[in-house]
Amino acid sequence: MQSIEQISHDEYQMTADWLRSQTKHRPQVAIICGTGLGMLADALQHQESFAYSDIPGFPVSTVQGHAGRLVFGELKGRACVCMQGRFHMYEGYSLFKTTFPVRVFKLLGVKTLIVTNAAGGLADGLKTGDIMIIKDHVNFPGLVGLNPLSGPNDDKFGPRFPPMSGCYDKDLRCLAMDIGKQLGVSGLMHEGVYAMVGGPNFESIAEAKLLHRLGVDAVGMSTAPEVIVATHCGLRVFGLSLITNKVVKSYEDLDSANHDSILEVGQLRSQTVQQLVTELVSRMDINNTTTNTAI
Ligand SMILES: O=P(O)(O)O[C@@H]1C[C@H](O)[C@@H](CO)O1
Ligand SMILES: Nc1nc2[nH]cnc2c(=O)[nH]1
Repeated sequence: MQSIEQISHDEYQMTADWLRSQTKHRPQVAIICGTGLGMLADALQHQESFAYSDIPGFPVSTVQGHAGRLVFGELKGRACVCMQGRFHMYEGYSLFKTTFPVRVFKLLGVKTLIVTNAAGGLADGLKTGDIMIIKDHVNFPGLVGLNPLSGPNDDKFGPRFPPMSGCYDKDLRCLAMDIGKQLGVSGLMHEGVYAMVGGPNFESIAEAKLLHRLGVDAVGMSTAPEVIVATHCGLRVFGLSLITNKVVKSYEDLDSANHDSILEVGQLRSQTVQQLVTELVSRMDINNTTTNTAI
């Protein structure tokens, strides 16, 4: 079990107040960059950035491919804040710490959270370099009690028992697929189910087979806790996985996953993911809060 060293409302508020005092940007959209996808922040105009180590209360990034900077700016005139680097449970952080920025974003006035990640493809139709719009998730740590909402509920953020059906906004998913067509990349685009496992090791073959049989399309080591916390506090959520590798599911396959090639695939698809996210932000109905319609 994780230790229930919860973060108080005042601590989130203190960080939000500090950021407000340091920047004039008032973001409506927050973007979390997955492994190798930090270039999403490069598209922001009128940038102002802060090293995580300078932000009171923020954890620091320890993983290669996560720069550890919070970047404020605009995408096509829309105010955004972008995490160039996220926090993972396997780094030794509690789930309260890994999701800390999400509640800070809520207090900053953010309405929509965009989460991105690098993931291994399990579904037969997914190839390395494909983009999977997340339709739903399986939060494996949560199924055994590791949940960022454990402990006393903070009613100021949301209810004790929040529903997770429909936590990936349907309108935003449809819009992203339309944008993919218009950008001429619909051949890369899919919708599917993401599963979070604890990591940091990649899957054994037996684990990969199990996940595949359970109906998981892509597997990674993040995202679900951020989405749970965002949904709990009423943020609208959009998520995408860049399929950076095929998960090895056969004892005859001599391939194996490695972090360096995952970073390379991020680099390869950086422009496409950047265009997709920029168009999504510029075309989304900014005042629409979560629709929470089931899939
Ligand atoms: O932060 P994300 O989920 O994109 O990172 C994935 C999972 C591991 O942190 C890393 C493995 O290369 O990529
Ligand atoms: N668990 C897991 N995380 C990943 N992140 C990127 N690729 C993978 C993978 O194959 N497995």
